[in-house]
Amino acid sequence: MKVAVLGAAGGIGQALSLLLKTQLPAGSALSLYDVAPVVPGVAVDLSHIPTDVNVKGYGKDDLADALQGADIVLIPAGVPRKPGMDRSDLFNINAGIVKNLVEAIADHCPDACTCIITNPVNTTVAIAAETLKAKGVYNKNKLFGVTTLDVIRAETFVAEAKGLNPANVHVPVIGGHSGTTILPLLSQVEGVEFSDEEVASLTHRIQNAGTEVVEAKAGGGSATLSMGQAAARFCLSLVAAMRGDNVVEYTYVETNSDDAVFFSHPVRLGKNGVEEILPYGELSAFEKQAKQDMLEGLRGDIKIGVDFVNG
Ligand SMILES: NC(=O)c1ccc[n+]([C@@H]2O[C@H](COP(=O)([O-])OP(=O)(O)OC[C@H]3O[C@@H](n4cnc5c(N)ncnc54)[C@H](O)[C@@H]3O)[C@@H](O)[C@H]2O)c1
Ligand SMILES: O=C(O)C[C@H](O)C(=O)O
Repeated sequence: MKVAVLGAAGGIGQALSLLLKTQLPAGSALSLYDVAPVVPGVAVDLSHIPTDVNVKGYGKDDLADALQGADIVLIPAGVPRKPGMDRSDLFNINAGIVKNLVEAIADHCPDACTCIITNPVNTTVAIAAETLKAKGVYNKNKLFGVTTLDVIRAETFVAEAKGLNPANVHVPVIGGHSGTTILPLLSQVEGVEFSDEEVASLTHRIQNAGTEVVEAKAGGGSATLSMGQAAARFCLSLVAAMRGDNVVEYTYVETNSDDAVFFSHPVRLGKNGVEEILPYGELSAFEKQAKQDMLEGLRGDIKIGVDFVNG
């Protein structure tokens, strides 16, 4: 199993690469690519950790080598938010970065599972899809927007509010990855009752958790450590599924539903990426309304990505 991280010298990239160095199955290869000159050093640093995962760093001219033979590519390359910005404000810089990196994936490892972390995810996943289509290698079962951070936050906040062990709390989160497009399904959390006020305030906190971190970091970036953990969880689930385990994760994928072309669903992962897109089940009246209210915005975010590639 070869996993490539593009943007590996960044805040997310380094946290994620550390977790993968310590948790990927024995015999795996970890390929770290970044345009920042520190990336070979990050690889050397990680290579001193005694696990049977081979780490190699690749600088800006070595993208082809970094990608050759990759089974999974994780993309956290790009700029993060500062206070006062929306994720969509990152589009001007990050859209081109994602397009270029995905073109290289199409050229060098077209069969890899590509996992997009770079914001705005609602849009960058559509950019990745259109880029792969233009190259004639798009497989909708192998392109994922990583929305796992919304899930782990929801689990943490619900556990905190109800005095539970977060390890035992499971919260579905559907939709997209910004503001109100993030829709936690609190009505489906097993064994827990919420008042209407709790539903409103927990939903709002989960939707604004990214901004909570951006403001707390006061200009120093956005979530990196929790995102590293979230991306590692998603990647390790994909690895386990590719090796035959039965794994379900919530992730932003192309669906055939009426909601939007891309929408986070529970997805059964398998040897070839998406094995089955599962239904997200019954919604409460609050959730139905929240979904209705956000769909137009999500569809608009996706269209911006499609238009970026197709002109
Ligand atoms: N999906 C999510 O839930 C989620 C969560 C947190 C952050 N993010 C997003 O992830 C992205 C990265 O965040 P970060 O905090 O790690 O930022 P960062 O600035 O710490 O790191 C980004 C890295 O990308 C590298 N980079 C830039 N252009 C590149 C290119 N063309 N090829 C390879 N590497 C390149 C930079 O050199 C840097 O090392 C941001 O867009 C952020 O908004 C997404
Ligand atoms: O909020 C951000 O800009 C980063 C990320 O999308 C997050 O949810 O933390």
